[in-house]
Amino acid sequence: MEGLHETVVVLDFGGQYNQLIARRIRELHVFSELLPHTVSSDELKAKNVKGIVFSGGPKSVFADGAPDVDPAIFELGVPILGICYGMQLLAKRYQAEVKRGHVREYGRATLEVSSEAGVLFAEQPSHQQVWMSHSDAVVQVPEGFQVDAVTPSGTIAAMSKPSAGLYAVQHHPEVLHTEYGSAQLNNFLFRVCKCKGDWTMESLVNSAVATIRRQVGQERVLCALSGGVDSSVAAALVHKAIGHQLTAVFVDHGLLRKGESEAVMSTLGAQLGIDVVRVDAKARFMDKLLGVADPERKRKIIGEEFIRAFEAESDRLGPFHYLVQGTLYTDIIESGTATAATIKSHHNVGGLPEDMSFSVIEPLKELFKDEVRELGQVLGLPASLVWRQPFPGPGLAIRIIGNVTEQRLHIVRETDAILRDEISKSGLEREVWQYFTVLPGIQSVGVMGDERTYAHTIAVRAVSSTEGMTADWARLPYDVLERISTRIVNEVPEVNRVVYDITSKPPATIEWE
Ligand SMILES: Nc1ncnc2c1ncn2[C@@H]1O[C@H](COP(=O)(O)OP(=O)(O)OP(=O)(O)O)[C@@H](O)[C@H]1O
Ligand SMILES: O=c1[nH]c(=O)c2[nH+]cn([C@@H]3O[C@H](COP(=O)(O)O)[C@@H](O)[C@H]3O)c2[nH]1
Ligand SMILES: NC(=O)CC[C@H](N)C(=O)O
Ligand SMILES: [Mg+2]
Repeated sequence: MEGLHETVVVLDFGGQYNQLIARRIRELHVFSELLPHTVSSDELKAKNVKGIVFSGGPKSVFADGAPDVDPAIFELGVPILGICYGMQLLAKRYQAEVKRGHVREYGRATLEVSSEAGVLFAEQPSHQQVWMSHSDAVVQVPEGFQVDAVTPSGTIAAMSKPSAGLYAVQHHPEVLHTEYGSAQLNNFLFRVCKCKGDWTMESLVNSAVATIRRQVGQERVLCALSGGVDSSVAAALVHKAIGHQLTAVFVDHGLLRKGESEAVMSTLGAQLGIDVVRVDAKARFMDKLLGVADPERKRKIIGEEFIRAFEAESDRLGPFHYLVQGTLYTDIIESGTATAATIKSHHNVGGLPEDMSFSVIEPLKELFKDEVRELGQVLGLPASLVWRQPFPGPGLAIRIIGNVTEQRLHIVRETDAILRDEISKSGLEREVWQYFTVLPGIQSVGVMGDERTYAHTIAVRAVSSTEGMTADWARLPYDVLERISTRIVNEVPEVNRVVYDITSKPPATIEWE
């Protein structure tokens, strides 16, 4: 991939939204990737690097062991944009003072842009809303730098030294709440780094195909195919690269939705132009999950059983040297990295067993869901596949709080089918990002046909989102909610109460486990 396109690298100091910086840059048609802050200047020289961004991060620049960069990076003659921690690091490097601020700023702030400000703020209003998240601040700019913006609290919010190609902002241009964030990145890319903007989804397809061909050679490859968006796009991409060397395997682990296994087998192969092998692994998954209530244990067991099922297929139909998965960046960051906390172990990342024989190919691992959908469209996949709502690999097991049993699976499966049917009938499928039912495992008292009942509660979860990193609960119309509730209670005898989950992410997550 490197060398072919102009690249702007983002050096990672551990902030939550760092991959978003790379993503916003790609949106502006410049290839961008997130690299560890420890990358050497020689490694960067091997790429066609037009600009470098220093990201945000949780540490203080003056703390012991605060992450830093290879000093030779400053000698590359490539423009640098420091964001938050990145700005503080630039200040420290040029001997300016950074202090734990008397004013901390979290959330919305107003930027007062100086009339002398550099090109980062070109063609933008002098007062603009930005998103801040910092405790430390640059109290005096280094020699030769100018102050480009302040906030009403007197914080130095942006500085630059145009003659040296150095720019820095204390706020986060990568988040959508920063009104002119994209304009600032745009100015950095095109006015400072002089990029041409040669990055498109089509070029991503071409470079991914070339990389996969180079990596795989003549070996045979197994693709873990779920019928979902990500693995379908990954399969289409790999198939384009290596054709018949690819075998797609769909695992029916007994944790799928009503009718899903049949639907995948009858339509997916034709939609993708690939033969799909189905593995019936219900017994082995249920056996391993017996009596397991802890969400992380469930996830790890499921992650391992997937691999065992693929290994069995490799013995039967292979051998396969490589395993393709439709892993997204979200799966990786939530599973925890050297700098980010583990929120939940996604089965395909944090749930993988250590003793695995395959080498993994994950062509989408730097992308977010909406980018993958765009890629799917470019690859010509049908809209019904590209716009399918996400369904997690661990399936209904993480929508049953506590032990997974056949009877509990039956309840979530039936209630989920009713919910999907009603969302479809009301024409909301494309508007609501994801929707499902959860069995919290609590029972409550009801009265039905003048009889007392003591039965299960079902929680309905429906969210709006773009990439699953953040989400809001969907404002479903009351009449739709009413139909969902009535049908669930009338048609699923084990349930006598339906509640609606009205929490966003954060603080909750989309799934309950
Ligand atoms: N039932 C399954 N059979 C085979 N592979 C699976 C199955 N479920 C998940 N996987 C693998 O795990 C990966 C991650 O699952 P995930 O649900 O995030 O992606 P997806 O199913 O491809 O897309 P979507 O998010 O739209 O459901 C998949 O891309 C696929 O490689
Ligand atoms: O393949 C997957 N394996 C997993 O282990 C997993 N956990 C969550 N998800 C899906 O990821 C998105 C974000 O979910 P959360 O807000 O619950 O973390 C949502 O779309 C979830 O459905 C998973 N997908
Ligand atoms: N978001 C950030 O990069 C924060 C930088 C630094 N840890 C501070 O609190 O100021
Ligand atoms: Mg899925």
